[in-house]
Amino acid sequence: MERIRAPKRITLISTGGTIASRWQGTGYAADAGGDTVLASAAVPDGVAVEVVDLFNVNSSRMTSERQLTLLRTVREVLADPAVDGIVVTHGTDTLEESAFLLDLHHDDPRPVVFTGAQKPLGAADGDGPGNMYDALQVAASVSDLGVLVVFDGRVHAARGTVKTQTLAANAFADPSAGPLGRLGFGRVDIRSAPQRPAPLPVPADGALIPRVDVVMHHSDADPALFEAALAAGAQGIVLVATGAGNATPEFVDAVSAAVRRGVLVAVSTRVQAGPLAEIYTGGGAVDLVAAGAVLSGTLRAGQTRIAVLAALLSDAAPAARPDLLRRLIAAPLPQDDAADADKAA
Ligand SMILES: NC(=O)C[C@H](N)C(=O)O
Repeated sequence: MERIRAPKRITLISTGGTIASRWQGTGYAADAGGDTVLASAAVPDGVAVEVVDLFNVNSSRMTSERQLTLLRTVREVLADPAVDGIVVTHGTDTLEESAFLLDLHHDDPRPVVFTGAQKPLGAADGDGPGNMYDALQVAASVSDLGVLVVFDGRVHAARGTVKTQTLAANAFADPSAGPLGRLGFGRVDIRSAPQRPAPLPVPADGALIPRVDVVMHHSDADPALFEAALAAGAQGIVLVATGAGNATPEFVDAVSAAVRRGVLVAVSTRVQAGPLAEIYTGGGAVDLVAAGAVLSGTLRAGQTRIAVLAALLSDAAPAARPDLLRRLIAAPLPQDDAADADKAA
């Protein structure tokens, strides 16, 4: 006799984005609820979906407050042991930030899978229904991979993934690494597991949200906007440097003064792929690190800002925050690479 398996229970948390967008007369904006978005897609066999309508925003309007609400909602949903996984529908513009914030705090083997769309709800050639189907399938079938981004037939770790296409369907990639896996012909094929630091405790309800700004260097930049961020009350700043993490002696002085005032400073880069590296002096990464800044590894500006925010929201003492930030940024080496590094040493 064939055994009937209980369906996998997946909760869909709907936050808006293009996957929920409709024409507003002048342009598109998120306005459909999660039930409507779900109804636009096929649901994989053996999956039962419950919907939570959390927000309905274009994700360029996402805020830290909303992201923390999303984090707490995920916790509440996972408090039910009968839930097997979560799909979050989210606008693609800031999806990488929300997904990474959740990943830094995620301490559950059950997956949280972010997805969205590049084409609006109901588009004849839309990508939302396929992405939704794939995300539900991944949420129902993987574990111990942390927070994931499923888009255009690929499964990405939240960490390191950025939006790399403004309009094309293959909107996400980690330019410094490949995807974790792929989907196709009804199968989920996971090739590797992400390296993740120990998860952070969820910030207390009502915790004050620190201001964290992003300032970009360019061939004519001076630290005026960096100083303006400090004057606006920034407790953390991400300097988006050139190359492998280089700026000017003037920026080094500004970073040094900020760090002495207790501001957490990280350095990321405008370059698409590759790690930050201490190579150059004369205002380069060597001097920025000596001034107290933390290099962002292979994380780009948006996720570096999230790591700074998470370090500031944690219960770490101010003096311990740079070390914590280094830990959040530097995912441990995959086992094979670590063994190779040992052999080379
Ligand atoms: N493709 C998208 O989802 C873009 C949209 N503007 C957003 O909410 O992020």
